Amino acid sequence: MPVSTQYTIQSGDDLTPERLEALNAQLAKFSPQEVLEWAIDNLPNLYQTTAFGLTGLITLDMINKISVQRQKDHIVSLIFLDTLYHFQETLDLAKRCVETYDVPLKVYKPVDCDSVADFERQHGQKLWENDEDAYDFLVKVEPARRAYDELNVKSIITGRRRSQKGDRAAIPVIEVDGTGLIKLNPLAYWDLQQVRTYIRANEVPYNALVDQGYNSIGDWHSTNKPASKDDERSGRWEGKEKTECGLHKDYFKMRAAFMASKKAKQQLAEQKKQHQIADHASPVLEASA
Ligand SMILES: Nc1ncnc2c1ncn2[C@@H]1O[C@H](COP(=O)(O)OS(=O)(=O)O)[C@@H](OP(=O)(O)O)[C@H]1O
Repeated sequence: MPVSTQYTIQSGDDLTPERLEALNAQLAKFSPQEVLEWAIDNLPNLYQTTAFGLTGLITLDMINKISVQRQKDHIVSLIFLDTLYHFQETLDLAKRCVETYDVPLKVYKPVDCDSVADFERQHGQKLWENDEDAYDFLVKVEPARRAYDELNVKSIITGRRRSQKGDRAAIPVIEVDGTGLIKLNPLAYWDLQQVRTYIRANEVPYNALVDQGYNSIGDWHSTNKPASKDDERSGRWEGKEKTECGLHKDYFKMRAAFMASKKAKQQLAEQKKQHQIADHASPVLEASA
């Protein structure tokens, strides 16, 4: 085993900043396969969260190989947050991955929504344009939190890499977020070229949109082909400053912003209602005066 941890990790609380630093110094020297083997043996209640991006597909393939080697069923289950606005190609790929790897997949959708029609009935059309923070909270942040609570998730694997730049430019292999959730980024040090090479060499299934020039694929309304060759995620939220969907931001801040915006919308709706009542009432008052 590549890394021996001198302490038992039962939750993120066991990973103090000092321990995290020491652990990251060790893990940074190991291959993603070795990091994954270590994580499988040492991290509590581990799941892989994936939108079936190229990076996550490699993790899926590597875990499958570890499972076969250990003569076990696929060891780490997947969590997919179905925003309802994914490309059909992504949903097809999810199905193909489950069939290919025989991996358990947990799908979480926005509360009380099974379709875009359900979502738009509750939250209106094009919420991502009208209130992008509320959109991110409803389709990603809240469903993720619900998944972690219901499945008692303590650790997750993500597909983030340093070469994706932005907030990811310095991510470590292992981190603990503000809620105590342990996040493992086994391919933190790989670049897109290494990713593509692995996918090809191992015949890993991938999104049909990749062959059309898409590198990073999220919701259809916020995904384009990369605008810059040097930035693989530059097709996401093109023309906006935004570079993250909220999943990897501070949960408590996201929730507070969502609650504040919800309250403001409720107050506005109440004010409008009061005005309408007043508008209807005045002719009657005038008539009876
Ligand atoms: N919908 C959904 N469901 C589950 N997990 C998800 C989802 N979206 C993002 N992720 C996790 O974040 C990793 C990076 O995704 P992206 O680069 O697409 O960015 S973003 O999170 O959408 O902003 C992504 O890596 P991949 O496994 O390569 O897809 C996941 O670990």
